[in-house]
Amino acid sequence: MLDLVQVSKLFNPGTPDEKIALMNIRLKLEPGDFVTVIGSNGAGKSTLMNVISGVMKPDIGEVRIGGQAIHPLPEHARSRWIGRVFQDPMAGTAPAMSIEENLAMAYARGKKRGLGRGVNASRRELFRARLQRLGIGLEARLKAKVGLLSGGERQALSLLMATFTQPQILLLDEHTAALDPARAELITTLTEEIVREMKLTTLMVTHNMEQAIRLGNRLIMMDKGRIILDIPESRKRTLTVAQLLGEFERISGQRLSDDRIVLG
Ligand SMILES: Nc1ncnc2c1ncn2[C@@H]1O[C@H](COP(=O)(O)OP(=O)(O)OP(=O)(O)O)[C@@H](O)[C@H]1O
Repeated sequence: MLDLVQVSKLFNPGTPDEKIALMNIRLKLEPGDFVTVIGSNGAGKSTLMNVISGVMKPDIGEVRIGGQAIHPLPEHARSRWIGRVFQDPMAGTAPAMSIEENLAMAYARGKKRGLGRGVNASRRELFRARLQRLGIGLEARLKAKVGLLSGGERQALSLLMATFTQPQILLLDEHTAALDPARAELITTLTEEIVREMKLTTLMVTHNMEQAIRLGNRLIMMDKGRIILDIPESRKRTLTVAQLLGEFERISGQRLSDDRIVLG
């Protein structure tokens, strides 16, 4: 489904400031894979998400979705295949617009211009039904400005918008990190439900080690632009946080330095 073939990305190449963000990344996700991504600070996790979504292009290598090379395409052209939720609840939604207007944008994504951008009665019913499944009462607030919602409510709406048209790939970029524990748990539960129901192929960056082990069917660990460990579901089921951190030390020769780490 998603295929990264020898993807590399350097910042400031040839200068004293040269940073290896991604080095020779090979990563293949099968349809329905839910992969959690952890790593030290500056390991390349955000850059990985950025080269997949098209925020930046790899220096070398290919990004393919369903066999089609998408790395030459700009971000907006990839958005029909890729949904993304960011850490910042402000990032995924338009605050000055209402909930239903935001959903109309998500609905129109990937459709031809002029098709489907408005809100009519049948679409409003669809939006209401989808919001109801979040279970936090947003279906009663269709006309509320999104800027007035709490961080957790906005993140739930961002998740719904990112998945509204069943993307081929869902990218979750520390999307619970800015929330308090109760709201983070709510968004995590909604994520699990949506990913399972829609069978979405998902990559999720997290600093929460317990969550990285518990969620999904595969875990990858990054360090200095490389994937240093790729743990399948069978091993993940019995893995502990202490073992995971031990593995990092064994392979990289140092302790995991992640200033936002949550052990669980
Ligand atoms: N726009 C940029 N310009 C220069 N260097 C960058 C840029 N973006 C990232 N880097 C560098 O590339 C490397 C990878 O950064 P990236 O943000 O992908 O790591 P990360 O794993 O997401 O880190 P963190 O967990 O700290 O957010 C780092 O050395 C970083 O300093």
